Amino acid sequence: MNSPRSVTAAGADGLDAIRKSPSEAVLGFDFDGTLAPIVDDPASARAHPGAAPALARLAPRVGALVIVTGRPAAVAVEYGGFEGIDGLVVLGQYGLERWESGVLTVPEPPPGVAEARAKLPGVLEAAGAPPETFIEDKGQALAVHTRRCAEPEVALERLRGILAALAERTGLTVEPGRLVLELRPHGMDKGMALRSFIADRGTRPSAVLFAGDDLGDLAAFEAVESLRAEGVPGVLVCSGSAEVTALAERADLVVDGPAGVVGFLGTLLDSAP
Ligand SMILES: O=P(O)(O)OC[C@H]1O[C@H](O[C@H]2O[C@H](CO)[C@@H](O)[C@H](O)[C@H]2O)[C@H](O)[C@@H](O)[C@@H]1O
Repeated sequence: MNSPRSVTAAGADGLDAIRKSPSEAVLGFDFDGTLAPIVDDPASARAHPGAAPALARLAPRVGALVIVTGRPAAVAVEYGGFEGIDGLVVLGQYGLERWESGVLTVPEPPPGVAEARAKLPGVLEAAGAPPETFIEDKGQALAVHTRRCAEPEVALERLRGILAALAERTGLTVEPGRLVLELRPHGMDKGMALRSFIADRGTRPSAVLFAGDDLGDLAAFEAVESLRAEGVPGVLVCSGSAEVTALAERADLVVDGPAGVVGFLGTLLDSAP
């Protein structure tokens, strides 16, 4: 893993731009694996104890702080301890839901979610999924977790085809992640969520940063890369893990998991005016 001080030239430009003009910068973060350490039970996940204080210190100094997560927005707010952070926006379910200043906007899920919910237990049984396979019902989406199985990767691979077929039958899409396959609605991803969040602000940011750890964060990385191509300095931060390497290959800097992200946030504006 890179040391936190090993930064690409583009990333160094992005960091300079954030420090020169923090009040116009947009900083985006994933939740699980980036701000919250990975644990076996999704309901037990909580943000690193330094995450909310670090975000609260940054919030009044930057243009915007946004969490873009696969979690329902309200769950990320609760598990993150983000309730009192003024100005923080949480885009949940890959951008379908929005939480801001205590106000939550949640759309109706498409009918395919109810159909998949009804069929999923039978599909898992027919596939011979180990009993430790766990369904997390997120309202807009259903996540099938294998982390608690004796051979989690093997269990996940065995389910890939059958869940893809169920997604097709129910008009949903499969979102792969860390020992999880989610059945969720089409038409939104973290890149689209980040781009439309920035567009809705109505001003061109001085710089954009996104920090993530998992495959679902690649779309947000692509959004930052496309903003860079349009002349907006950008920083891609990978919360490194042995489970996923695809982000480290694309990132400007790699830090050591959520503790590394929190440490990085603590020094991000050190030399800012
Ligand atoms: O976009 P994120 O904030 O990273 O959310 C992605 C999914 O994260 C959660 O699952 C992951 O974290 C769990 C708790 O540490 C872990 O047990 C699981 O193996 C990971 O895949 C969450 O449960 C999902 O709903 C999120 O979509």
